[in-house]
Amino acid sequence: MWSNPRGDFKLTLILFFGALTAGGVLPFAIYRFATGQTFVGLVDLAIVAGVGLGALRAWKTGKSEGTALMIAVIYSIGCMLVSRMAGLSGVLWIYPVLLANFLLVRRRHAAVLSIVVIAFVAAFDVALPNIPQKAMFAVTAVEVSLFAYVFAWRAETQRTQLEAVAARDPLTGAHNRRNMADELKAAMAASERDAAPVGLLIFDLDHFKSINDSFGHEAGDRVLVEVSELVRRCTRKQDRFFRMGGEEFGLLLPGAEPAALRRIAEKLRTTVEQEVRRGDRRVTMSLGAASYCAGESADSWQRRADLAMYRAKRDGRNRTVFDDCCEHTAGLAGDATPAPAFGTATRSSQDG
Ligand SMILES: Nc1nc2c(ncn2[C@@H]2O[C@H](COP(=O)(O)OP(=O)(O)OP(=O)(O)O)[C@@H](O)[C@H]2O)c(=O)[nH]1
Repeated sequence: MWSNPRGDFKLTLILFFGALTAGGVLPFAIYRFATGQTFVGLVDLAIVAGVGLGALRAWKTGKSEGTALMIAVIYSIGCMLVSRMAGLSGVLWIYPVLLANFLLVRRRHAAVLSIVVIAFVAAFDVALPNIPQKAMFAVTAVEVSLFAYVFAWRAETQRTQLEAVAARDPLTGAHNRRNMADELKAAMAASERDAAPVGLLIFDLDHFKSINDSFGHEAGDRVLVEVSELVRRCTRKQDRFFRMGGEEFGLLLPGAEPAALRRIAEKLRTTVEQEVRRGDRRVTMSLGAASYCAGESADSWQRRADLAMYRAKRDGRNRTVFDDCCEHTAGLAGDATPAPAFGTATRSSQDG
């Protein structure tokens, strides 16, 4: 019930409210016409038509946020008019509308709509002729709005927390692989827009299996955590750190031109080598570095960094290999052609 083929929960809600409004308000419109309350009947019909057309628009265009706001405004205006014209039976519609608004739109928009609706009905409604009745209505309607506000706030907080948990690796706190493709694409778009460089490092701890085998899995976990803390210490806020799986990590560095990328890679390599130990063994890692070349695909960029890292492993580990094969890869955007073979265009460095 709570999903649709596009996976847009707001769209599902809009369709649900479209059906609910047709089923719940249309019979009242017919009743109003049958009992001679033509104007109220027309308002009811306008609400059904407005919400129905909104649902259709959201379905066709996918613009669910704007449509949800439009529907909340239609509901709010509609219930103010109906309460004004239909007396107490109209006032009863205010309560479901207050709740619906908090489901449909952002909390602050729904709160503003609640204030307008409650103030309008309490101030002008003929169905509430004396002050105690107006006060009773205002207090109960404000309470309903407050409860709805708290529920909406809790749902939003939980969603944000879930999204944060889903995007992170629980052991190291690094972003997880799922997040990486989106981040690479955003970084590529920003790089092309601002004509600014962006670099990618992929690195893998050396002989990590033997750390696990010699010191145990928990010690291995602590090494992963220590390395992650060092990486965070050595990088800037805008850099993005990913755990790609096992003992393999990625680091996206916006603004880092090739020389800086080299420097950062070497700084990370030497810092880990100097500061992370198990027993009398130094922990080392092999790094592949690649600057983004305008026009290439995310796959091609990542593959260059990956292959550079494997080259670093093959060449003896504890080193950085920098891939600067831009001229070969720029023409391969989006295709699956293998990355160029490493030759003179690929350099390796090892300080330690
Ligand atoms: N402690 C710990 N070990 C892990 C984790 N994820 C993967 N591993 C281990 O990491 C080891 C990786 O071994 P290999 O792929 O052979 O790599 P390596 O020993 O680092 O060798 P090279 O990469 O070739 O230098 C395996 O033993 C995995 O079980 C984890 O989250 N915690």
